[in-house]
Amino acid sequence: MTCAVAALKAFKDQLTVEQLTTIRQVEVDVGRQYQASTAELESLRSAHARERQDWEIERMKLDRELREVREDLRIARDDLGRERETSAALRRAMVEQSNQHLTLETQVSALRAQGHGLAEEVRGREARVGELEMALERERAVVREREQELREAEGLRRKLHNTVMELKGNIRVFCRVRPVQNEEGMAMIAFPGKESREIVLSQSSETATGGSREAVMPFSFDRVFQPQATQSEVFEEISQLAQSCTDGYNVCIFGYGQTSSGKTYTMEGGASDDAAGMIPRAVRQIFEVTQELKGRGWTYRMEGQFLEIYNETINDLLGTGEIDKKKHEIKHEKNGRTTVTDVVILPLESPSQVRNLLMRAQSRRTVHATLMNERSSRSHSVFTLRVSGNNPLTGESCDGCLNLVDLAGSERLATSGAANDKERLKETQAINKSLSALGDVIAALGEKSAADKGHVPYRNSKLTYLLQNSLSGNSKTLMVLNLSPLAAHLNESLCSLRFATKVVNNTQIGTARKQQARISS
Ligand SMILES: Nc1ncnc2c1ncn2[C@@H]1O[C@H](COP(=O)(O)OP(=O)(O)OP(=O)(O)O)[C@@H](O)[C@H]1O
Repeated sequence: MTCAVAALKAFKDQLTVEQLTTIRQVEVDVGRQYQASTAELESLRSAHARERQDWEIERMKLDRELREVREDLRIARDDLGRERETSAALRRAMVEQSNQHLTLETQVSALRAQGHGLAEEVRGREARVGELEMALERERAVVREREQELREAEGLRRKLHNTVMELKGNIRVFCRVRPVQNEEGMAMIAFPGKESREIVLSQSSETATGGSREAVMPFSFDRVFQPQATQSEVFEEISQLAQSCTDGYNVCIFGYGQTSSGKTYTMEGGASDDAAGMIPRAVRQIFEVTQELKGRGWTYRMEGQFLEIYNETINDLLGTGEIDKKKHEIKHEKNGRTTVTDVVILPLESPSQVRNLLMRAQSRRTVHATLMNERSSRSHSVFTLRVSGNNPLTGESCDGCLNLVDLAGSERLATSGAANDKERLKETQAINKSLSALGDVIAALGEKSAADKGHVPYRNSKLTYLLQNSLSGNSKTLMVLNLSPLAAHLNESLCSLRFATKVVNNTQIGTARKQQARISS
């Protein structure tokens, strides 16, 4: 600026007044212009400052906005990131879902195919079931036919069995010789013949002239069992009688013989299965048969009683009352049943119950045996198993009774040593009386033909009166004659053999009549 002013002063010195005036004028104008420009510049400057301030404000605002935008952008980015993640996850899920969908669709189609297959199979099976039902119905008809045939066959079997029994004789006598047990002096006993029906006793005696004479006494029975015969061999012969009982017949099995001849062993037996006697075996068989017949429409009810007859007094071996004190009466009902008042009758559902019953009776007898000297061998015991059955399918019913009687020892008065003992004398007389009454009844029954129903002395003893219905026309009787193998007992054995021969000789207890009734439907 200072240079310009100097230049201008130099230029002024050279110029005319006019020029100077003009110049001054110009200078004023320039000054004015300068001032104007300066003013303008100032105004421009202040405008510029204002603009700059505005701009600064604007910039700061923009900066703030920019920051906000950036923050928004960051948030948006974050959101976007998350959204992206979500979207990726969703996409993955979608992929997974669609994969699953595809799998499910495949499975659905497979299941549908399987379903079709199964429906087809069900139709096939339904058809098969239909065929099987028809076949089953045909089989059922066959079974019904067979069952009917079986029932008819069962009826026929009963008839045939009874015919066989009648042919064998409704009274039979078996003879059984017990083995020796650490005893001395064997009797001479022989068992000739192959049929096991003969027994021969031999006895040597001195003649008046001092020589020796041998008496040979042969006897024959329905069956003779040698000492080695087992319980099961004896029962084999008896089992048919147990069968008759389930067919509705009354059966009596007597064990006869002197004391220690083996009656109790034969009837009750020992503890082991092999040693089991006729009572447990018969009972077991009856249970088995009734069980078997269930399949052919039969139902059975069984009950047992166990009595003792001592000195013509009845005692209940299953009861609890004082022995020999309680009075029991025998009653014969019109339907052929015999009942005894005030005695315990136990319903029997299994052979084991019968075993317990026998043990109960045994223990009651044993208690009294200690008081009364071998009481069991001095009294009769009568085990009665009543079997009542009915068959609603055939309308049949039956009522049979199995009496298993262990008789008192049959020894004679002199042998028993009773002559000097009042009590023993009374016992022995009672035993002899009842045993001979039994022999008389059987003999009387044998003599009576169907047309001549004369008097049978049942009332002569408690035993025969009690067994009246099981000894009369509709019964089957077996006497097992037990013999001791000892020489010392030979005379007693001979007495027993003679008694049994008397019973057996031509005795026939009528024709067994089954106690049967038709159930009216
Ligand atoms: N067949 C046999 N096998 C083996 N032992 C037997 C046989 N028979 C009898 N006994 C035995 O002989 C003995 C006498 O038998 P048991 O007691 O049965 O005779 P019992 O005639 O009943 O006598 P009691 O009249 O005195 O009661 C017993 O020890 C018994 O076990």
